[in-house]
Amino acid sequence: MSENVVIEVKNVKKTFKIFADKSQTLKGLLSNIKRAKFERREVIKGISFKVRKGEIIGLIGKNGCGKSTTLKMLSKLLKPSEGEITINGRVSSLIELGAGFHPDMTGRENIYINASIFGFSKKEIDAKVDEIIMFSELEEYIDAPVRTYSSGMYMRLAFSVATNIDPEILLIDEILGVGDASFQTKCFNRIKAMKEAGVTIVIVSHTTNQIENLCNRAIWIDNGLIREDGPPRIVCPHYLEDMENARMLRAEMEYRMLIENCPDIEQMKKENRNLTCRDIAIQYDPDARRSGNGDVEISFVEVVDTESVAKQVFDKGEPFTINMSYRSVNRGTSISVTVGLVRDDGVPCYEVSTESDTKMKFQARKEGQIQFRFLNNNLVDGKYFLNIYIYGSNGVEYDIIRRIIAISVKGKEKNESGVVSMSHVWDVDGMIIEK
Ligand SMILES: Nc1ncnc2c1ncn2[C@@H]1O[C@H](COP(=O)(O)OP(=O)(O)OP(=O)(O)O)[C@@H](O)[C@H]1O
Repeated sequence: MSENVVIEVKNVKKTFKIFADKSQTLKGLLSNIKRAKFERREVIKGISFKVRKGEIIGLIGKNGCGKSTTLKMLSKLLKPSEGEITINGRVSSLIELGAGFHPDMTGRENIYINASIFGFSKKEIDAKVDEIIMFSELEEYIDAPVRTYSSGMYMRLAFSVATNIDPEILLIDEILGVGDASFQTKCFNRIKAMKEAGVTIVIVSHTTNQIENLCNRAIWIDNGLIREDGPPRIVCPHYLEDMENARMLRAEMEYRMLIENCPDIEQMKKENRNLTCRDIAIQYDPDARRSGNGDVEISFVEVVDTESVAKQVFDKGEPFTINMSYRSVNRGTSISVTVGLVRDDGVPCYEVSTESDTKMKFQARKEGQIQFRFLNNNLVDGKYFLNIYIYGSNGVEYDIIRRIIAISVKGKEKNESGVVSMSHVWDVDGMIIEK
């Protein structure tokens, strides 16, 4: 292993035994082991990478892809089934909450035990213990047994010990997600300081922002293999795009199931039932909200493409139409209809009403139809929600429906961010790029 390389993972595989019958009793479990009722599952299928001194690596990937297993093998909590891992340096790890602490001993005693395992003498620990306790903010509880600690307190102590014992390599599993916001900031700053000091760090996190902020390299594990290894600003967007594609596939499937189970609106109208968001939309979002006095109400909503096919996922630039039906208790009620789009994080993207376009209200029939067509769909890739409001004179709210249907926009290339697409031209030293 070259001098600069502190971790070398060579063709590593990990297979777990999965027992078919998850017996709740020890007897059941033992008899299963005896009868060898298990299958082998290869979780890590052959990965290789080298980590150089001072690198901050983020391991990313969807749930169950093998990130924690990889980290546990680096920390020697697990042994690879095949392949080789070489570590050159003192490793401190924050992997399993609880691993490494003795429950019946006090926080202070655990600090001494942990630090001594790491090779510190009593005198050296005496010099560090106050700093460890202060960072953990557990002064009041430090002489109580750690079994009485909450998981947040446990984490504070574990983090404080692991980062105060001068490790050369630090392994962290999702630890920055635990604890309150101010402690998280403290942890984040401590890790940044360790990064400055040249400590090699491997972090597992689902928060790609965290990985982009902290790490100089991201390794994306997918189905037990390394899918991509490179700068976080390149790997993280690829990973997020892959997740978004998977989400859209699921959304399409869920939508098909919804259509199959679509309620019979005509029958419900006859029964004069109070229609919920779910009842009125053939594609509705579970977070949809509805209010208003109901004197005029939407009785049906769908989003369709140019072929009148109801769907939820549209290509970038593909126009879409919103078909709505309404009914009114009284014929001739003055109404104004608003259609709006918000991004999934709540950013308002567009809103327009019949009244803002025509400067007048229109008279509702007892039952009627409204169609709204977006001729230019300039939304950039992302998930959006449809809002529909029916107002009357003096701002009376007849039907206010928020986030009724989710619409995803998907482009072939992910070259833009923001809300709307804007045609543009680059001129770079005479080279013209038109988009
Ligand atoms: N001790 C074990 N015995 C059997 N299967 C295990 C064991 N540990 C992990 N697994 C399985 O290995 C797979 C990978 O688990 P791992 O915890 O490494 O995933 P992960 O990528 O860290 O997931 P998450 O993001 O949900 O934490 C999962 O299917 C998990 O159920």
